[in-house]
Parts: sequence; structure tokens; C-alpha cells
Amino acid sequence: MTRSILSVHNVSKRFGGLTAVNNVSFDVKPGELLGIAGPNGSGKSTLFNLMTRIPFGPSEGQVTFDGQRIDTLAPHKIAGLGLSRTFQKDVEFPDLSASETVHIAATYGGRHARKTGADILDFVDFATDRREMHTTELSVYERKQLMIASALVMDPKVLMLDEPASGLTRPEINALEALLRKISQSGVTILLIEHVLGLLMAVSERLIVLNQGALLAEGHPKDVMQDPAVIEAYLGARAA
Ligand SMILES: Nc1ncnc2c1ncn2[C@@H]1O[C@H](COP(=O)(O)OP(=O)(O)OP(=O)(O)O)[C@@H](O)[C@H]1O
Repeated sequence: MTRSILSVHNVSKRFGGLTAVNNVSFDVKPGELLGIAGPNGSGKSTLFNLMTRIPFGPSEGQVTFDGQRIDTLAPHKIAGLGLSRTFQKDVEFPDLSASETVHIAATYGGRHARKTGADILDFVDFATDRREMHTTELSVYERKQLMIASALVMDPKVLMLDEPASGLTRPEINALEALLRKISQSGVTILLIEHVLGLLMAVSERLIVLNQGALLAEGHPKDVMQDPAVIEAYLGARAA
């Protein structure tokens, strides 16, 4: 059996009386593209936060990355080991160009930044004639490309993406799908939180669903989405 690259074991996160993530466990195999679904507020982003310790670690439980416990390490150490993430909010530095933004990400990455900004912008197919534009002048999709490029500059083994399709048009979602496949084919393991279920279903090899902080279902995307408990969680949330 292939060893997991990432192993989340019984992790929980409490905020006062609220248990945002409740005793969640799952494993990720090297090279896998794991989808993470769940209604609003089900704990998806909090799960990413406590795995990367940006900005906080778990209240309980263990996270193991590439054979090493990481749940007590500083966030920059975790990133340096090869676990990169993006956030729901796009990259936007009003005074910086696209090139400068990726350059800053590479500089922040220090010795861990193994690729140049230009290489990565090429890789994410960022238009060459748009690279010196200020980030505020870019389209939503270009800002997503930049956000993903900034995470890839660290040459991560695992890339964690938090709702990259939000705000995109249908053609842009198709472009994002192609980009995710390209990143996956380059050997990077991907964890993808996404509300655009068409995209999630198309690219995920396996899917986990969170509901009220707990793991509700796990398996092949088609099977998981037909699970009555998953349908109920989504319809219940929509009806609320
Ligand atoms: N820093 C925080 N302090 C207090 N409560 C928080 C904090 N972060 C998240 N929560 C709460 O934890 C729960 C889970 O939130 P989280 O953002 O992880 O859900 P989500 O599944 O990512 O939601 P969405 O799909 O809307 O992004 C919510 O009830 C949220 O209000």
C-alpha cells in the first residue's frame, strides 16, 4: 500500500462553545486530487487553517506530512516542507504588478522558492503582455492564476486550494479545470475545497464531505454525491 503523503488524525478545532472541526480523520495519497465539499460553515476552511497552522493549529489531533508530525511546527516551517495553500480572498496588492507579486512570493519563500516567478507565470499560462499590470487591473481569473502561481513558487508537494472557482464565469472555470489537471499531472498532490460542484466532481479522484464540522462521507465523487446523508446536508442547508 502506498504511504500517505498527508494524514489527518482525529483533529478538532473549537472556538469557545463552537466546535468548527469535530474529530476529523482522513489520508491523502501522493499525487491524489482530493475534493472537499460541504455546506457553508461546515468547517472546510478551518480544516485548511489547522493543517497549515495559518493562523492556528488544531485544539486536538495530529497532522502528519511526508512522515513528519507538523501540527506543532511554525507555519513557515510547514510551508517550507512543501505544503502550500491559497485563501478564499484573491491576491491583490494595489501597488504591485503581477510579476512583482510572484517575485515577492518567491522572496518570502527564501531558499524554499525553487522556481522563478517568470517560470511559474508561464506554467499557469499567465498572458505575457499582462504581467506588468497592477493586480487591481487584472480580471478575476488572472488574480486566481496569480494566487495559484504564488503558491506554486514554493514548489510544493501538496497544494491546498480554497474555493478557487468562486466568482469565475463558465469559460474561466473550464480554464481553471485545465490548469488544475496540469498541476496534478506535474505530480503535485492537490486538496481542493470547492462550492462549484461541477468542477469538484470533474477533477476529484476522491471526495470527502464535511457537515457541521464532522466528516459526513468519503469515497468516489459519484457515490458520495448520491449518499442520502450528503443530499440531506446540502438540501437542508439550502432550505435553511
Ligand atoms: N476564527 C474564528 N473564530 C470563531 N469562529 C470561527 C472562526 N473561523 C471559523 N469560525 C466558525 O467555524 C465554523 C466553520 O467555518 P469555516 O469557515 O471553516 O466553514 P466553511 O465550510 O469553510 O464555510 P464556507 O463554505 O462558507 O467558506 C463557522 O461556524 C464559522 O463561523
